[in-house]
Amino acid sequence: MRSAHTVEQVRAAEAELMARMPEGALMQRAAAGLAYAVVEFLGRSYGARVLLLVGAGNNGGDALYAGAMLAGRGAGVEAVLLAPEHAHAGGLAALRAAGGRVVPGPRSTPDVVVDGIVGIGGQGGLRPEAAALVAGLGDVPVVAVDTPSGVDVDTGRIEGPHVQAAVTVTFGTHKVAHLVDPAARACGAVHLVDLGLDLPPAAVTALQAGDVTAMLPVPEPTAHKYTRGVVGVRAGSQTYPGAAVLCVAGAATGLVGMVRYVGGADDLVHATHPEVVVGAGQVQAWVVGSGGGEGAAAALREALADGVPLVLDADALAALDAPLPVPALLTPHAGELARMLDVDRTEVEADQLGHARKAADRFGCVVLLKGRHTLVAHPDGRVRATTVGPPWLATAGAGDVLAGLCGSLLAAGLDPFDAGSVGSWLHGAAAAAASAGGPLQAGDVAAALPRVCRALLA
Ligand SMILES: NC(=O)C1=CN([C@@H]2O[C@H](COP(=O)(O)OP(=O)(O)OC[C@H]3O[C@@H](n4cnc5c(N)ncnc54)[C@H](OP(=O)(O)O)[C@@H]3O)[C@@H](O)[C@H]2O)[C@@H](O)CC1
Ligand SMILES: [K+]
Repeated sequence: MRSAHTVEQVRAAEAELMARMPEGALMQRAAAGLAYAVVEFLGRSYGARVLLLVGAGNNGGDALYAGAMLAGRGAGVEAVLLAPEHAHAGGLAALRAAGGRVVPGPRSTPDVVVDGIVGIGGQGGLRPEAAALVAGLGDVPVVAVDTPSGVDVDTGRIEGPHVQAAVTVTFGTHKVAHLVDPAARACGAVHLVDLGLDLPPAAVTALQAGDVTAMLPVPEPTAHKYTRGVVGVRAGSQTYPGAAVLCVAGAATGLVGMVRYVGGADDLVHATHPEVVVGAGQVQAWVVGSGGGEGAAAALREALADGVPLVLDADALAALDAPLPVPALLTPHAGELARMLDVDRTEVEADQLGHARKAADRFGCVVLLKGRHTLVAHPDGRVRATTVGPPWLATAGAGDVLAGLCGSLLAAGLDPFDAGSVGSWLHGAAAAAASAGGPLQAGDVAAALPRVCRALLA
């Protein structure tokens, strides 16, 4: 599990550890990890031209000490101080002693920029002087210290100019901004340097392959199809029959014993998935709404009558009348969530964590907000982010496959929070496998799911 803590949690854990360590030891650890990551990024240190952007706090201190270490390994290191009178004194002395120099501004194009403008002490977007400096550096790759400067660390929001990093080197634990978009997009690849912090439960987590493997429903030796669970799909319509096929494809990957289908695309579903039973009957979970058109409200009523857990997708979200009497997973994209909360889509995209949490609280259901980093928010405040999945996954029908897959996990006995986060992870991993760096279609994602599960269980 990858854990992302809040600034307050990090500061408390750091204070507790610092009280037991020699002064400055944590910063030395952080700086050593940072210097190592810069060398790894460049593939060398000797002769490399490194420019440090140094702010007023300890984030700048990390950059200065790392710069000293790089200068000691033969790099040419220059530092621009954004607040010369407040730059970290120890770090500055170390840089100078190692042969690094303070310069008024960039004099030539460096090989890499180290962004030590601001870390967990930041407020709002970059200030004008810092913003102009960063803009002036154009396409030079940036290694960000702890967080890309200018992003909101606890919410993942971006409210002004900010650094776009190729790599972010963070310390002690991940922060929310490393997992939640749009800030996560500004981080590039994230490296964690362990500081040995003793941390409480995290605000946001991200499942890793081992977590997903442990939660995969695996049949008992004595299992038969009904003990493994039956998932029902009420999706598709005359207008969108393909959604039924894709939703069924996501459900029929072998993670449950049986799939039922009820809707307006019987013949097509039967022709493409002969193993699926067409017609109502007993199920352990229903998936409702993908491509459901105007029939989605009726489909939701009928599914609710069975009293089993539900996945609500697409048109069923518009028909949702909260609170629901059964456990449920809602799977909106940003536009659908915006309609559910009566806000603009751009507001949801700018504050994905805030809106996912708000919806989970308001509707009393687990809410899966689809995006580059999908978020799964529980009404109790827990959030899981999915960080796997290529951009090629942004394709028509992929959401139908996801809804079906999550429904099959619900029917197999996972609760909505686990079903949403495991389903989203498997969906992203299957897309990565199907894509292999190239384009894909939604059906390819469903087809790759058994392969991904097999690799996890091997
Ligand atoms: N604690 C530890 O043990 C360890 C901490 N570590 C490191 O310390 C970092 C936290 O350091 P920190 O607390 O000094 O805050 P920091 O992020 O440097 O920023 C504060 C300064 O930034 C300024 N500023 C604010 N907003 C701004 C903006 N938008 N644009 C521009 N400037 C802005 C603000 O200036 P002021 O408002 O005072 O003018 C303030 O003075 C942490 O991220 C990690 O890197 C590691 O070494 C591991 C051990
Ligand atoms: K930074």
